[in-house]
Amino acid sequence: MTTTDSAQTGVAAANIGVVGLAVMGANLARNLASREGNTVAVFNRSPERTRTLVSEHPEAGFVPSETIADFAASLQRPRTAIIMVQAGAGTDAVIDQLTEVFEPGDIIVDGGNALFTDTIRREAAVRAKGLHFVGAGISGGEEGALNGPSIMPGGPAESYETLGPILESIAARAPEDGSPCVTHIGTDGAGHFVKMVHNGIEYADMQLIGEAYDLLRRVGGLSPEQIADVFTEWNKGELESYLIEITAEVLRQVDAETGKPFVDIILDRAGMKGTGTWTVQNALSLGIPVSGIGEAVFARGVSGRVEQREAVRPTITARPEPAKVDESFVEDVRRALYSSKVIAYAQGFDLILGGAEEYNWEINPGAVAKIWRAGCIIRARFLNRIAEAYDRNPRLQSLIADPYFAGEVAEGDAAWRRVVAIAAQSGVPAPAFGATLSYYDSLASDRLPAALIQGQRDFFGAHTYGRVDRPGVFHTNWSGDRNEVEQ
Ligand SMILES: NC(=O)C1=CN([C@@H]2O[C@H](COP(=O)(O)OP(=O)(O)OC[C@H]3O[C@@H](n4cnc5c(N)ncnc54)[C@H](OP(=O)(O)O)[C@@H]3O)[C@@H](O)[C@H]2O)C=CC1
Ligand SMILES: O=C(CO)[C@H](O)[C@H](O)COP(=O)(O)O
Repeated sequence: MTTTDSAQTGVAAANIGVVGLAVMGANLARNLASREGNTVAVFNRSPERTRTLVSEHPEAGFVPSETIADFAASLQRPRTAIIMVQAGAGTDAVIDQLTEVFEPGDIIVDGGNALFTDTIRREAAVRAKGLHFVGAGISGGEEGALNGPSIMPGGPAESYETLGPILESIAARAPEDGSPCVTHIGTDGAGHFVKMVHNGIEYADMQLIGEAYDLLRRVGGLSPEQIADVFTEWNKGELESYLIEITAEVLRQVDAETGKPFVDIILDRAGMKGTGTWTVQNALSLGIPVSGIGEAVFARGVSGRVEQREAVRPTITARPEPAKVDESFVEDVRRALYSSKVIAYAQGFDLILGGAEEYNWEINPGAVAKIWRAGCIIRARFLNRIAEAYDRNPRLQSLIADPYFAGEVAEGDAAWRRVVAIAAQSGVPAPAFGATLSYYDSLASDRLPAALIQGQRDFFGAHTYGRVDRPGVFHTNWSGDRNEVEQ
């Protein structure tokens, strides 16, 4: 392959194109090609990837190009191209190339994990050239890209009129009602914001599952294979989800070389590419507590600080024995996992709504829950319940203010506390279990020690405080007569 047939003949053969043919782009291109009526143009910076994809998948009928100009020439007008390249500089480079060869009215879709503020910037810059730019979060990994991901497009609503049917044709379908897992999330960066929060929730969910595994193993004394059976059982109930399902598979895996459980031969250092960190950074900027996600990001950070772990471990000699537990411990851990998971998702949805308010996006939280029911990494049965909760009350203050979730969490209350206490007694870290329970208790408390903090702030910095008994702003003259003055 040196150039496209269409470029040679001047006939634009493809109705959609994909730029970036690594894991996600190649599979998304194959997904698009498998749908009735689509002819897919493909382009990658390094032509070897394009050649490999085309030769391995002749059935897809791809229209390959080795230059961006040929790629543009191979697309019918108005052109639509989905970029699936490395977030950051790679995405900017491809957008620059496409805007050189595309024309007003053409649509550029960034399907990578872009930072939403980059998407806002890019949308404005591309719009200024008369083109449409849509930042679309895509989740589902390799398998989802191929068979049906969950797609979270932002950008102008008009673009969705053209793009929507194509995205709907390749998206996953919700098992409950067969609806496609894609919806127009909101303007400019809304889609990437929601994808960022999706990934943050993914971190929290994975960390909570990890903590449940660790407790079942170190306190419950179960083997990885027994825990795999426990997870398989849990996957038949309210915890049913992709992450629980794959956890059981990972735990059942045996290392071919050593015969040991696979989980025991993997280095315990969790990697991360950045979307979890972005979630927490933005939550901090917006003042929205996402402690479950935050602890999950920090836990990955702790795991990666190998030298520090090795320096400190020998200095901590007195370690507690694991608490004595009976068979009921497994059910307690299940309940704790479910309650903590509800809180983590509640915090994620709070952040989505906080972002919507800050950036003037009209995001429908129920619709977001619906498109996460299939295709994405956090797909789970209980997302249907979340969708129902927001359908019942779109102005819900918190997911746990919904009667269904309030009832669920209340039912697991005692078990949740036992598990967090047992983790602490046993010296098994459970930061996300603990943080989500504390958050719940904070919301449940009549009074918080924030009152004392206000007193401290006023003492050292004259930062003022409000009173419970009347409106106004007050300061106490701490260094003088200690009388109160109204500001
Ligand atoms: N992997 C996953 O499970 C998921 C990934 N994503 C996101 O999808 C996108 C693609 O992910 P993935 O398939 O894993 O690939 P990578 O993130 O590993 O990116 C590799 C691709 O980016 C291209 N690229 C990098 N820099 C440039 C550049 N300067 N100019 C042109 N092309 C460039 C590479 O081209 P070349 O071959 O020439 O090096 C290659 O096609 C990313 O934004 C990722 O965050 C989203 C959901 C899940
Ligand atoms: O986007 C995704 C799923 O939707 C990726 O799987 C996610 O980026 C993985 O993140 P990390 O490498 O930080 O664990």
